[in-house]
Amino acid sequence: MYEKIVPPSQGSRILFQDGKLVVPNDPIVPFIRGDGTGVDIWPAAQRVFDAAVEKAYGGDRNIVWFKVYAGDEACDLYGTYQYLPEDTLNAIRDYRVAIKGPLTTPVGGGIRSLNVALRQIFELYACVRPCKYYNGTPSPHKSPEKLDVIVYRENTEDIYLGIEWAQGTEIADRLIKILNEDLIPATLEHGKKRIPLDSGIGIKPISKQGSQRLIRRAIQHALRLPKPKQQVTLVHKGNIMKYTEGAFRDWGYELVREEFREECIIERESWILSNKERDPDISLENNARKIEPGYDNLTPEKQAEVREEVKVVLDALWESHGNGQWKEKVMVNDRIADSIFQQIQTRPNEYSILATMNLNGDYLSDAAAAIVGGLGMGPGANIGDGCAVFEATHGTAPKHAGLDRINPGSVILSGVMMLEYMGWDEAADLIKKGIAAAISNRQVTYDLARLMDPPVEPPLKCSEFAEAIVQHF
Ligand SMILES: NC(=O)C1=CN([C@@H]2O[C@H](COP(=O)(O)OP(=O)(O)OC[C@H]3O[C@@H](n4cnc5c(N)ncnc54)[C@H](OP(=O)(O)O)[C@@H]3O)[C@@H](O)[C@H]2O)C=CC1
Ligand SMILES: O=C(O)CCC(=O)C(=O)O
Ligand SMILES: [Mg+2]
Repeated sequence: MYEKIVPPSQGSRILFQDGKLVVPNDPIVPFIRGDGTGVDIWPAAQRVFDAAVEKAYGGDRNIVWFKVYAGDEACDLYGTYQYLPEDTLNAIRDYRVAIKGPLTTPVGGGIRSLNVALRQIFELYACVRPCKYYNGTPSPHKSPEKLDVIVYRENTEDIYLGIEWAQGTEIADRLIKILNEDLIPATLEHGKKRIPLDSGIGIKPISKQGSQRLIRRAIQHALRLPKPKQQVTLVHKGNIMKYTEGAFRDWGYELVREEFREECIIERESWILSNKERDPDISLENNARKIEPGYDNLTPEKQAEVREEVKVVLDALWESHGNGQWKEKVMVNDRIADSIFQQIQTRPNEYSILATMNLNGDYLSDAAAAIVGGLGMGPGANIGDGCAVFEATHGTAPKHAGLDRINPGSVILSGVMMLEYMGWDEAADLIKKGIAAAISNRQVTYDLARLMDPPVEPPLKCSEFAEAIVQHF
């Protein structure tokens, strides 16, 4: 079954039955050490996980680690270009819950991302990246504690599908010719636009099914949050990319109307309802005027459309959501992608779950992590139906590799997410407590040390930070 690795002789498999994870007391969990700083981070993180589980359950539970290979380490064991061996894929398939360090992806050529490949192979369609502040963490931001968001990033499509052709290749040239001479002129709205002949070409597919399964999970998560955080913001650049990013937004709202009607309210609907709550006799026209900026300058047809929208919302929702009932529902709104980068800094406490497409979520999760302390504090999970791979938001940080100095916090917090996913909350809570205490005590690695006032000198090593966390359990 496995070519070069041997599963542990002890331990049991995590199962997935009736849509639920069944976790034994001794689950076998495959791990990938990772390239670059993976050599530093992984042993530090494993030390923390094992100590937390031991302390929380006094030996009644333990994780049985199963080392599997990807990236440079895999090539060393399996041979040249064997970056993601079948053994590794089989182990993740067999054991369902895995954790990994970062893996290198070359820029401009060479192999496609192994990280992305894992997400696509196992349909880990939701990349979940919480950005939450730990007391005492230094931050370039004035009020980092106000940010408490979870980026829910679509993880399998968008430009990450990797359908690209390099400039000057035969297929790129053929495609450009077909587009310029046939498809673009045949589409009236494109007018005289033409693709420059010396272009590389990339394809950005955004599917309805891919968008909705991600947004569905985001809404389900919001329903589990306390009331003030019950909000999902659909992030998109739909003003420019109407049929991909704009469609993501529209499919999100469609999903709300079709599957979560009782539980959710769309922001624009809440305006219509509250207009009537403030003025029970408000006409459709005046309600429409209040929700649509520039209503009076619209064509009569457009004005009629807005009035119709108001009528449809009031007819459908007044009874179930009116008179303030909508305030108890999950609020679903949308924001244009560039503005959300500003909003999480200027109005951080107004946001909760940010549902994004793949590229926007990639950018946004690094930016949000920066507010709460940087990439050393950015955990993540790639979640599908019955399978999950946990990994930090950051990459291999090669210049720090092997120096025992990088912050293992993100992988440790990814492990916290893994323990919570397994239902081992007691161990997860211990780790969170240990991290918070170590940071408040100024026991931190270089990245946080340099931001502290006064700076911590000398900072802790990667392994020492792990030890400090354990001492604070
Ligand atoms: N999921 C994955 O495996 C990912 C892999 N990658 C890959 O990683 C490689 C390197 O990418 P790169 O663009 O340099 O991005 P990285 O995220 O690896 O590192 C960029 C910078 O972020 C800071 N940083 C990263 N990790 C930590 C940490 N644990 N603690 C503290 N600071 C940290 C460091 O800043 P400073 O030096 O200023 O302290 C580092 O130099 C590329 O091949 C890329 O494709 C990238 C992202 C995700
Ligand atoms: O796979 C990679 O190399 C980069 C991926 C990445 O940046 C991310 O998932 O956040
Ligand atoms: Mg990234």
